[in-house]
Amino acid sequence: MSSRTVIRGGLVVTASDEIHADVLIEDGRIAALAATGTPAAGAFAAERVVDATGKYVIPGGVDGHTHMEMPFGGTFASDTFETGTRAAAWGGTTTIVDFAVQSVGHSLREGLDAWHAKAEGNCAIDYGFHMIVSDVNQETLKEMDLLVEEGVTSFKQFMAYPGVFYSDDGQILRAMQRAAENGGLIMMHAENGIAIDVLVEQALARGETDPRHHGEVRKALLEAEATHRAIRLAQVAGAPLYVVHVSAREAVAELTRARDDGLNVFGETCPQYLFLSTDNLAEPDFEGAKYVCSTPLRPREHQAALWKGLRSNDLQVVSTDHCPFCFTGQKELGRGDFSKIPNGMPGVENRMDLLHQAVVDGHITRRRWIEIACATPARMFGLYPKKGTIAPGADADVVIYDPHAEQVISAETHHMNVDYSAYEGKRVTGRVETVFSRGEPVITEREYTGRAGHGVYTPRSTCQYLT
Ligand SMILES: NC(=O)NCCC(=O)O
Ligand SMILES: [Zn+2]
Ligand SMILES: [Zn+2]
Repeated sequence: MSSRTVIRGGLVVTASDEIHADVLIEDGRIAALAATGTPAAGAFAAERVVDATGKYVIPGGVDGHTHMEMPFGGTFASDTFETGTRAAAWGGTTTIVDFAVQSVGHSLREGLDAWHAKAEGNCAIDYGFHMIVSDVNQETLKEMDLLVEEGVTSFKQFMAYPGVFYSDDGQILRAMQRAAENGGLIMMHAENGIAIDVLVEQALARGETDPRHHGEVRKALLEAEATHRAIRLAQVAGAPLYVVHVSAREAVAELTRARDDGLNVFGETCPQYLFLSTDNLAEPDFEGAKYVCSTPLRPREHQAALWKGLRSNDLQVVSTDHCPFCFTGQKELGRGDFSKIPNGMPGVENRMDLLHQAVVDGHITRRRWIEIACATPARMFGLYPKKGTIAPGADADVVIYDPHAEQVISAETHHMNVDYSAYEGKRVTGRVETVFSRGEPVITEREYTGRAGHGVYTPRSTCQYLT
């Protein structure tokens, strides 16, 4: 039996259009759109009618960078796939692409199977996987081809974290050459980890142990240097490159130059770099640990370059890099030694709202909001137009968003499994009201109506953003 929903009277906002339209959903897909008040819209018949008058009707967010249950620094990110995807839905995100991890000495297959086991049957929204490649060897390189064929079409490498996830330039070049052949996209954590480790050792020897020193040793120049090196290695390999969590204006400049030269080089930034700064890392009583992530938060002056990059399309995507660790018992592992603070911050629930606030503040337009948070991540990671837009045939991943509601972000009210909010007390205008995932209401007028196991694994095609 078919199930139909019609969403009436809202302003449908996609990356390309804004139109007052009624949206017909049938069997989990968008069936049709018609301008509100026209006979075509009036003819839409459905069992469920949702009034969106005065609201935006937007595609569900696509968060291309999350780490549920990720092992790091002797502990695990505190959101499971169940809690993290539920929180994502509360925040208007209907697809995540999480990072499966290859451990050194193990195959990509073992890592990917382990992540499937964590996620399957537990997710409230749909999910896909990137693969973290920690051990480049002949077997791994062959496995990359197989993964691309089965829908894991992007691979993260680290120029940071020697001894853990780190790859040297030769390993990076080999993986890039393979990606150039098999259509995979290399995602790069671009920081010079070898140089950073020297600075960490020297800082600790001087007795500089507080969280703010995390930001001081992970220098913007070492992000820019690594970004430059990754770009040139990708150019030599003839492979596209996606640089994750860009925070330094000098790194944006490297991406801009490469793109001006016509290279298929892309950049992602995250809300924490747009809204927070080294002032947060310097908060007293070890509170700065809440903001320890890598790349690190930068002095406030860097934010203008990030906003400009987002407007000029030198940066294409805003993801969260959601990797939460509780302050109590997890961040505290680094008291007396900032290098032992697990790296990562919560945010999967906050991204759509913070970026809407950026619309309110005049940093970006409404359509650009949808482009950087929904449409482009879907294209970048081979999910478009199933995800990332509202168009006939697309999955009915739809958010009814109230652009006038006021809210104060707080750990008291958020749904992420973490004991603090990085944005505690921040007032934002706009709030998610109702969320559909493949036509099923996951959030209904701010009540959770979803279920663990509704979300399914979503294989991806190769990058659809290449020029
Ligand atoms: N970003 C961060 O600090 N933690 C998550 C792992 C990564 O993305 O490098
Ligand atoms: Zn990273
Ligand atoms: Zn990450």
